[in-house]
Amino acid sequence: MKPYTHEPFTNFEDEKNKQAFQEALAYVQSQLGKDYPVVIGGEAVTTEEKIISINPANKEEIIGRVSMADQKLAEQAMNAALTTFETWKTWRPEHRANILFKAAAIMRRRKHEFSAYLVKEAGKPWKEADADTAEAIDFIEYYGRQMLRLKKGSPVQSRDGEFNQYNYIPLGVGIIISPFNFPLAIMAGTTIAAIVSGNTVLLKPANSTPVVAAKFVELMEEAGLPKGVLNFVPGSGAQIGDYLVDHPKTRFVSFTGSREVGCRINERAAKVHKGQKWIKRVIAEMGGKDTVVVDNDADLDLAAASIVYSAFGFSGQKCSAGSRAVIHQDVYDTVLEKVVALTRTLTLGNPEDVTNYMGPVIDGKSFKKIMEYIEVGKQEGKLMTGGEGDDSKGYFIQPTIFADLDENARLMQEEIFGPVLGISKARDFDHMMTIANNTDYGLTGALITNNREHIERAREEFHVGNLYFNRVCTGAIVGYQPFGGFNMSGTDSKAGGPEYLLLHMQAKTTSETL
Ligand SMILES: NC(=O)c1ccc[n+]([C@@H]2O[C@H](COP(=O)([O-])OP(=O)(O)OC[C@H]3O[C@@H](n4cnc5c(N)ncnc54)[C@H](O)[C@@H]3O)[C@@H](O)[C@H]2O)c1
Ligand SMILES: N[C@@H](CCC=O)C(=O)O
Repeated sequence: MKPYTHEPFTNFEDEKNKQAFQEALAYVQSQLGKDYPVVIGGEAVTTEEKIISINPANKEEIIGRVSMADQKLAEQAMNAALTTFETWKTWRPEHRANILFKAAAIMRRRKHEFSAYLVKEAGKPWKEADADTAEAIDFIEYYGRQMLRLKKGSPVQSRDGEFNQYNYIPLGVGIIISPFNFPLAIMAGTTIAAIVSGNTVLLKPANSTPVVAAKFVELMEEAGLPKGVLNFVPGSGAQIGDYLVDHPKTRFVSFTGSREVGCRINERAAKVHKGQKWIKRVIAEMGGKDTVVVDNDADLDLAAASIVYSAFGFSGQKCSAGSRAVIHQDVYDTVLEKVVALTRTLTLGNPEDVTNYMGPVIDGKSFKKIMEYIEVGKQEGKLMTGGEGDDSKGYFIQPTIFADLDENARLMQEEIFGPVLGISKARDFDHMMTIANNTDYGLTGALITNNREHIERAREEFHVGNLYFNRVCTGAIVGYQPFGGFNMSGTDSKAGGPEYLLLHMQAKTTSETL
């Protein structure tokens, strides 16, 4: 077994890679509009009611029609998962991991195809789509190796005449609920982690990106995953989401998404229902309001680039997005000027064209919400660039910057999840740290500085799950920068980290008198 290293990103400057990606886009184009079933116990179930998945860059293009599970099907899927758990949990961990290694190999071979689905269904520019697929491969490879490590349990002491052991066993049936913005990496990562730990799952993908999830479910079957381990239940969050979270046989919920839905799930899962024999576990990774902080001695070009790419990558639709910048008063005007100039060079358009840096936002609801925030911004600060949206063909919003915001302005406090950046001025380093920590969230942050003392102070004082120095605050790599946030950003599960699988298992102590 080769040691884990992360999947390299594709260099699209290379004509060969560019052509291969264009061929993948053409292939996916030829696959559009197909029907995808609910999958229960390995059986495909087609329903009348469908999620119609559309291309957010071209509302007229249908990516696919995905059958929706109702509560009756959700119940059947639960039963299939419960039955299969009895056998799956007895599989040797290395045999479960072998299925993952096979799955990673298949996904690597079909890398551009999966990325092309992400371009079409999520509106991801090529590089963002490629990074999403690379991260999915990383999760699969990394968690497979982590299971090989954890199968031995952890060492404990034994006294004379005693033999003690400490091992990990799976939990049961898990409900995996995933967001639209990393529709492959997070969907696959959260599913695979649960499965390789010996659990069976019901996967409910985001409603705007169910086709790429359906393709992943097909891939897992091809990799040899036994029927009933991964049950695919696309559907309404309110209908089957609540039903499954409340279900007495649900052992754990692994949710990634908004604060609002995450808190709702956490609250509902806490209630013990008739026939329930355990306290449900909840993994909830939620929103962010992440800050790039610029010190007065920083490299100002690096500062501007870090702010711009943290804010506008994938149109700001990352929980890690640097949607606010806090700049020392000594360099505020210079950095602001550089940030605005750089932002004006960003290209916006259909992400199928590799030259576009930014594509659309995900749907009409998001478009409306973001445009409303832009109106709020006009009241709260100074519009420096952008501010326009166009939803005539797809959901396009210009990269938008508001400066001179009060640190408590809504634009500096609330997650917008779009290409809108708020900027505030700080008096000194103390003030910078105060602003950086003044939201309900605590997911990512970056400090751009050349001051060693400030780096060490930020390490202690900047209260976020993922803190970066002299770089963007997005783009955590599996196995290198385990990911998860503090406060209302979630349960700090640290996806892609050495302890992540343990959240899906329970430890058992055995002690034998010799
Ligand atoms: N912290 C992280 O690691 C992380 C990663 C990615 C995205 N996010 C966050 O996700 C959000 C964007 O994603 P989104 O718009 O898909 O989030 P969302 O909360 O709207 O939806 C997430 C999932 O929850 C489902 N859902 C909705 N209502 C439900 C209910 N009542 N019961 C059960 N499930 C329900 C949705 O159908 C979807 O599958 C942002 O807030 C972003 O910051 C966080
Ligand atoms: N893990 C990703 C963010 C996931 C949330 O959207 C990053 O580090 O940028």
